[in-house]
Amino acid sequence: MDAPFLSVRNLTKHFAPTAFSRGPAVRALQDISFDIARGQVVGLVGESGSGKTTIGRSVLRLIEPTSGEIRFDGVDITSLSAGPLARQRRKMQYIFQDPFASLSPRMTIGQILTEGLDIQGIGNRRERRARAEKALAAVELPVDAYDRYAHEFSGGQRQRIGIARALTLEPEFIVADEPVSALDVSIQAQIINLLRDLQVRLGLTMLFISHDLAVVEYICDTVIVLYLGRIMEVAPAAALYARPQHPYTRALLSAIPSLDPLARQGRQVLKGDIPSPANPPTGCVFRTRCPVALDACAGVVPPLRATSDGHLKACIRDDIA
Ligand SMILES: Nc1ncnc2c1ncn2[C@@H]1O[C@H](COP(=O)(O)OP(=O)(O)OP(=O)(O)O)[C@@H](O)[C@H]1O
Repeated sequence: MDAPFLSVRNLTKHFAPTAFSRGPAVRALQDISFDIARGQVVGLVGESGSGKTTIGRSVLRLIEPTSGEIRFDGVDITSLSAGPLARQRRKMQYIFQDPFASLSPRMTIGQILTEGLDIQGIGNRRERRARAEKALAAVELPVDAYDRYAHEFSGGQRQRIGIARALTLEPEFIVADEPVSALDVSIQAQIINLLRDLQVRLGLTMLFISHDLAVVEYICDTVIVLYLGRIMEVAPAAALYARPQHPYTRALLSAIPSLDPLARQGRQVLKGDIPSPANPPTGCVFRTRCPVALDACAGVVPPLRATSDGHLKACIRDDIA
């Protein structure tokens, strides 16, 4: 069997306290392992603070992991020095959440789109422009956008520019970090459809980060559910939605708004807030909010194990499947 295109092993990230944040280190990620096959879209879901962005940034080494290994296309990128890492990064791009904050107001769209090519020393001026114009066409923006500024565009159009910027380097792998959550609901479907089309047409491999399970269901092949820096469940998207195995996944799914009164009646509301990642619960990190926790859940960190129907779940209970 082929090695996975992206392989994350035992990724851990602790943010040390600073002069502004005294106290213990923030344990943003603990022992995260997963694979993505070439051409697959893997979704990362979980509440705010669960560690989604920290995984996305660590995978591209935009932040340094505390420990663990990330292999991309057979190369251990955690141990690369600056030069080889920059070359590897051509193949790996990041689409940011906020199309307002992530585009410089002082640069033309052309400058924004060709900046990465300039830095990487790819092509001459004419070739760089041609690549940028191709990327504009791919995101269905007019070619005259090249000489305009970000403030002349709507939120949805700016996110198209953000996607075009990621495409100019002709990447093979993209981290899309909440790419639609800053947009009006009416625009979200257009951008998701565009990402899906591009993913299929260009054969992209993608890590798709979202707190919105409905969005993830549409675009992802496999979904990873994260809570307080740990993986709770991994399953093919359709199976996760049809038969969630972990109590946290069930709670997340039952929180999706529904017009069906019966579905609303059966809704399972999570108690309390997420504990601080500086002081996570012992054993299973979800146990303090879990509706089916046992005393034993305080004693062990449940390993991620395969269930009879092909999910991976980190829960010691078998009787709730
Ligand atoms: N630079 C940093 N310094 C200290 N703590 C950080 C830093 N970046 C993230 N954290 C903490 O790490 C934890 C995980 O954050 P992260 O942004 O990865 O979560 P998330 O699931 O992406 O949340 P959101 O949906 O709100 O973006 C949070 O408790 C956050 O406060």
